[in-house]
Formats: sequence, structure tokens, C-alpha cells
Amino acid sequence: MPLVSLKDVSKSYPGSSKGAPTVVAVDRVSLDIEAGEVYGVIGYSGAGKSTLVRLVNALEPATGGTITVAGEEITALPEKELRRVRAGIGMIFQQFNLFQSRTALKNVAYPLRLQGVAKSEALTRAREALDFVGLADKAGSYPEQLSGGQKQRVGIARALATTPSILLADEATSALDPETTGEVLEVLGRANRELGVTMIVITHEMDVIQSLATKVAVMENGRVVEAGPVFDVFSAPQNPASQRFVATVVKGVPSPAELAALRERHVGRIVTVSFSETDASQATVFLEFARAGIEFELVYGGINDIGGRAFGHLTFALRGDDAAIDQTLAGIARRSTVTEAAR
Ligand SMILES: Nc1ncnc2c1ncn2[C@@H]1O[C@H](COP(=O)(O)OP(=O)(O)OP(=O)(O)O)[C@@H](O)[C@H]1O
Repeated sequence: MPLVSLKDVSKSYPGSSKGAPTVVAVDRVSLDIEAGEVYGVIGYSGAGKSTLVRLVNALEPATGGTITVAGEEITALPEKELRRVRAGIGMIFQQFNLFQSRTALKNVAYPLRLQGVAKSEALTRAREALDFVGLADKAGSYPEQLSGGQKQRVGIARALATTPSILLADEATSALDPETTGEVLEVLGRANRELGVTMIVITHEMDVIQSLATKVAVMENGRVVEAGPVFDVFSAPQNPASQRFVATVVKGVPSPAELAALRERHVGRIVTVSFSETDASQATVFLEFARAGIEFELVYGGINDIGGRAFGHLTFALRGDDAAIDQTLAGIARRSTVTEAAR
């Protein structure tokens, strides 16, 4: 049984002014998240990602559908019961949301105190959580004395202190530089592996998905347009909306502006071949061009690695007999995806 299950879940908000149309932030979303998984949720700004997470957290009621957490249908529970459900769900935020006037230790102990844990025990558990995130020596520091990555690690310690089974992360690394992001991702990965915490991670950063997530859902206009194992969705997105989004985050796909520039700079046909590990090797493509007497130049490209599995996109400028190019591309297209830029 999935740990979190959404069935046809919707959330709409009334329009901002009288007569304004209703905003459908989440639109009939169905999604199952198994215990122990790290589920990434991606999509453009306004797609409904944060709203979806607030529904799982029961911070807001859904306007349609059912949400089940650990076998309990939370969409049917009264507010009093929801507090208990929320206690099993930790949350971390882009802006950390720490109390500036409290030390790291007191920040981490705070949710435990709210749950009625006695002060000395709360402080002991907070120390353990700070130790887990590698900040035992910063217990007495105030947030302003900490770096962004350290603040987020305090945020993670605070979320983990109450031993939640689920952790929700909303753009947890978006305010951090790449190196600090690495620190935070390491801690989150360890929390998943060592503590078995199931995670739902909202992000627009490829690195986060690549290093943490096992599955990913792509949202657009409130809908989940595609969901599945990270490698599948990133190497061969099926839905046009996810293709658009994925192209902006993976390496090697030229943007429309880059394609226009390539077209300016190179004569010949501009063709992108997208490989994944199951396809024939890239070398075969080079050989096939050569064998057909096609003049080729590699003009753009990149290889991505997800969990040790590679996929990539190589863009060529091709010159030669059009019929020979067509025939060769048709052969390549049987194994890999071939996209030709409009001439
Ligand atoms: N409390 C609210 N009242 C009215 N509209 C809302 C509310 N919260 C969200 N929305 C609207 O719902 C839609 C989805 O918003 P949401 O914040 O969930 O998207 P998102 O994918 O998380 O975007 P971002 O990455 O920018 O945070 C947007 O159109 C937003 O304006």
C-alpha cells in the first residue's frame, strides 16, 4: 500500500476580486508515493506544486478527491485529528523559516516542545538531530551567525527532530549556491537512507532530482502531466509539456534561441539525436554518417547521468545528399530520437 495516495485531488481558490474566475491550483491529481521513496515534483512556476504539498500536509483542505496518508484518509478527518497526522510530516522551506531570536538548538527543539515533550528530553533530541545534520558544534549559534546551507541543515534537523515518516521539501535548496546545495542534498539523502524518511521534494533544479529522487512527477496548470522513474521521465519524456520542461533542465538540448544561432552559424541541416543507454552507442551514429558520405559537425551537446545511467543529446550540422541524409536519419530514428530543426 502506498504511504501517500492522492486520488483525483483538486484545489481551487476563489478569484482574487469579485467576478474574477476561480483559480484551479491543483486539478484532479492522482499519485501514489511508496514508503522510502523520494518523489520529485517539478514544473514551471504556478504549476501547483506548492499547493499540492500543502494538501498532503493538510495545511489546507482539498476541494475535491481523497488523500490517504499511512492508510488514513486525511481528507475525511476533522481538524483535531489532523494535528496528529501533521505531527508525522516534517517540512522544510526555501527561506528556512527559523526563529532569528533563538539558537539553533532551541529552533530544533521548538516543534518537540509544541508536541508537549519535556524540556530536557526535547533538548537531548534536538542535539541528536543537530548531530545528524553535522551541526553539533553550532547548537548555541543564532541563525544570523550561520551560512545559508547551515541554516537549511538546522531546518532539516528541526523537521527530523519529531521523527516524521514523511518530509516535504519546498524548493529547499533554491536559495543556496551549488556547493551548499550539495551539503543539503547529502543530508537529505542520508535521512532517506538511514532513517527511512519518505520525501516529496519540490524543485526546479535538475541537480536535486538527479541526486535525490527515485520518481518524479511533472506538473503543468495544476495537472500531473507525466510521472514515473526519474531516468525514464528525463531521458524520454512522453508528454509535450514535460518535454518542454525537461529540455530546460537537462544538458544538451538547444533552446529555440540557441537553435536559431546554430542555424546562423552553420550551413546544412541541423539535427539533434537523443540517446539513452539502451540505444546503440553514439559512435555508431558517427560511423553511419561517415559511411553514407555525409559531412557532419558536432555543434551542440551534453550527456546527463542519473544514478549511473547515461542519456544525452547531440546536435549535428549535416551536409550532403539529402536522400542519403534522410535514409541515414531514418535508420538512426529506429533506435534513438531524431529531431530536425526547421530549415
Ligand atoms: N492562497 C491562494 N489563493 C489564491 N490563489 C492561489 C493561492 N495559492 C496558490 N494560488 C494559485 O494557484 C496556482 C498554483 O500555485 P502554486 O504556488 O501551487 O504553484 P507552484 O508550482 O508551487 O509555483 P512556484 O514554483 O512559483 O511556487 C497559481 O496560479 C497561484 O496563483
